[in-house]
Amino acid sequence: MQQLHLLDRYGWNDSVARQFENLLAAENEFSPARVVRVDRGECDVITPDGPIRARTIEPVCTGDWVAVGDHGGHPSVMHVLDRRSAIQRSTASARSEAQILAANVDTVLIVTALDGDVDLGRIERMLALAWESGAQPVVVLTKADAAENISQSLDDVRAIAPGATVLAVSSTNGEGIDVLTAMLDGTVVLIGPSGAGKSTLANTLLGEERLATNAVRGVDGKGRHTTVHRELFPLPSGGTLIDTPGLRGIGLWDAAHGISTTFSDLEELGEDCRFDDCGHLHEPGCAVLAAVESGELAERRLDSYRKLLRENEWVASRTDARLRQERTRTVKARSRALREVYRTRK
Ligand SMILES: Nc1nc2c(ncn2[C@@H]2O[C@H](COP(=O)(O)OP(=O)(O)OP(=O)(O)O)[C@@H](O)[C@H]2O)c(=O)[nH]1
Ligand SMILES: [Zn+2]
Repeated sequence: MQQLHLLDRYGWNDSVARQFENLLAAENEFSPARVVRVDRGECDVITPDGPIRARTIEPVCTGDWVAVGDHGGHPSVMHVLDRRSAIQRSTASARSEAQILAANVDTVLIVTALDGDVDLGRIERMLALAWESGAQPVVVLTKADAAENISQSLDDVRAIAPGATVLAVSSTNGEGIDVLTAMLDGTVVLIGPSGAGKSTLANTLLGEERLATNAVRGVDGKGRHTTVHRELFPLPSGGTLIDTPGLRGIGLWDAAHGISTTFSDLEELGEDCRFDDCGHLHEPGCAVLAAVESGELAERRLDSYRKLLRENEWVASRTDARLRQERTRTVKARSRALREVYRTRK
């Protein structure tokens, strides 16, 4: 087996090695690699021998584990390993499609700034997306140095993030950075609105590493002066970090399970509703409405839950329609091809 020291720093571990085992045994010309950046039709991958640029035939995304081989004289991605987890959102385009922001992610840092109003609904949306991905969410409240009332914000956010750690940090004065660093494990991705402080936090967490990475990139002559876009870097404390650009909107994509986990407190209350299929709207004996009435559950949270469920159902219905359409198209094409066969046989 090739030297894998370099890949170690990019998340190589026993479970990845096992996934590659059969593939590499069967195709000894293939090299294992991790995708660190994706462009149109090409991507940057790290191989045991260093970074290379490879052509992509099937779509890949940052964080993917791939096998690279030669295809018509060009290094190319020949195989993409099954994704252990994937951060997906729906695209804004009219065609309903899922966009994968990052693959094989262990921890999602949901970044929100404390220097203004904390938008709880947006955090809930990002939590649903994160839980759905299969990764563990951590809510990171940035700019703690500029916060009005940190402990109040922490309480508010903790109340809406069951199962997730919530902490406040400041890249300016270093507050909370050691606690966050200690929590980072595996592949970490930063998501959050533009201006939340993601890039600043990424630089703080990466420390000298990013400089080192940039130096590597300097060798292939590509300038590295622009903002980083969804790129994977090794973290000095171990693990890797994917920096995502600010997302104007994060549409949910097939996130029923993620919504359930995000609102597990509410769904638990719902178990006491008189009707099993209670919609928590105006049904008699609704335990959720009773909790809102008594002040145990914020009405805002119930509204947010309903809103995300509606959005999710809408996306699902659009997807089904598209899949149905595609299936019809395939069937038609197949029968056309069959007719062609029969005709030429005559
Ligand atoms: N006071 C304070 N300001 C911060 C902190 N972190 C970041 N900022 C400032 O917040 C602004 C936005 O930070 P960025 O790191 O660019 O935010 P971003 O989330 O990466 O934004 P996009 O690149 O647009 O997605 C910059 O002016 C930073 O200097 C912090 O801990 N404290
Ligand atoms: Zn109910």
